[in-house]
Amino acid sequence: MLAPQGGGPSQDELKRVAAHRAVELVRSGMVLGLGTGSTAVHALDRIGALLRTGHLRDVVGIPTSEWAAARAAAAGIPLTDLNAHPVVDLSIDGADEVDPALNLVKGRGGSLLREKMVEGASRRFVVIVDESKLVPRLGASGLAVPVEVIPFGWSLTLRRLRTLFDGVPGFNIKLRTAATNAKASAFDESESKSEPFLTDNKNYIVDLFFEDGIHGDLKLISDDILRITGVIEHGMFLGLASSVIIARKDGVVVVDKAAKPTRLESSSAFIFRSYKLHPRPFVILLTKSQRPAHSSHLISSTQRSLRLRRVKASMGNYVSCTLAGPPGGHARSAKVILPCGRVQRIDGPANAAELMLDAPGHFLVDSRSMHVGRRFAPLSADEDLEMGHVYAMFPMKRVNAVVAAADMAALLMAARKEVRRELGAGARVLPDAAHVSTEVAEGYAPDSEQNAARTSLEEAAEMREFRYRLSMCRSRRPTLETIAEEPICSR
Ligand SMILES: O=C(CO)[C@H](O)[C@H](O)COP(=O)(O)O
Repeated sequence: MLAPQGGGPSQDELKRVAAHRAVELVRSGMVLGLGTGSTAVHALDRIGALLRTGHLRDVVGIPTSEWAAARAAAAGIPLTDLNAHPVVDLSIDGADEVDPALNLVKGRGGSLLREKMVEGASRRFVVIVDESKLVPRLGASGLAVPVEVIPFGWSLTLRRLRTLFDGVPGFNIKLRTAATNAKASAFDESESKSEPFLTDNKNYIVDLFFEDGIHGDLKLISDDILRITGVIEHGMFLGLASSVIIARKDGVVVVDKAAKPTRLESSSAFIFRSYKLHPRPFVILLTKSQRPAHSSHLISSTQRSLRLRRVKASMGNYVSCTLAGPPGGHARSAKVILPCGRVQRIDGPANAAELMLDAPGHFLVDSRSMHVGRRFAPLSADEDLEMGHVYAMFPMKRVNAVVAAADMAALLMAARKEVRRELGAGARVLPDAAHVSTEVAEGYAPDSEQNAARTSLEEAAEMREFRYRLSMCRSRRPTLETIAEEPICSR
């Protein structure tokens, strides 16, 4: 293994490193999706070389563009198509942007439609990028998010797309010319022309530009774009990537979509003392050292005044109070309740993106913002964690969901478990999370109309999921291959 020398590897070297790492996943006999671009070309060349030396046999490739077809043929890779092979074993391709949830923007080279077809038909889609492609949210690089449209009536389609993003600050939209395509993609060497750029499918590309990236629910935005007659496809690849191989100057990082955050350190010790944590008198941490009389008085009066629904509605604060540390104290860390229920302490400055990269497919929320019956308020990727706050991670599929009582119970259980871990069995957190969660699982009187729609069955399922996550957390067996790091080496 060789460390990078001098100024470190060039961007093209990083692309090659990522590509070669991806090609290690290719096996003889596979049907491959062959990507397009200045990164993917390294994979094509490498596959060709391995075929020539006999290290790989019987591989066939489906090119994602005419350009890829030509480059693959030159590299000696036998070609086929989706009609002959509707299921692809492995696709390897570059991307223009990768967000913390492994959503992509592709198509600055103009091949997004075929890319999406081939990569969408793949059992595994491995994305290869250098670190410059990582963004906190799609569109945030300020470069184009492309939409392929039919040439007929293209200006009407463009107007409709413009209307869709009306009022979005800094939004811009342009028909792509051949000249801009050549400029935007490192691999398009065609001469500059002012005519519209024509895709391999003889369509046009309309480019969307977002000054601050795309805010909001990407799935809904995708649906809105695709509903416009005249739009064929767009370059947001949502949930399609299985893994992303990122070549950084200090090494290669492989992020798996289904990864559990195994790289996160386990939480370090928290010091808790007895104090009243909140103006309302029913969340109290009691240590062994507290006087029993005092404790029992507090507990009984607390329990008498405890009304479960109110607790559920504001339990985010309690979770926060339980883990955050003494009120008025100088908070030096933030805490994050991980998807497995463990609590991680963050001692220095960090933003949501850094944590989300470690737990792909999850979003981060400040526990204080959580109220049963209200929607989650996810942190945007570039938002900084505030010291003293307690955050929780939830799977991306819940990003538009309403916070359920089971979510609160799960967080409180995690918080309670952490406290007990630190202080031993003498520490108690009220309300008792186990008690709350049992009621939740057995059926919970809804606080709001939205919540009314949720069945107790769903809530019970959530509790089961959480228990499962906890049990996974307890398991010492690694469940997934996830983030592997190694120094850059020349292969
Ligand atoms: O989507 C693509 C082409 O349509 C490319 O994968 C994307 O533009 C990345 O290209 P490069 O590897 O040259 O940066």
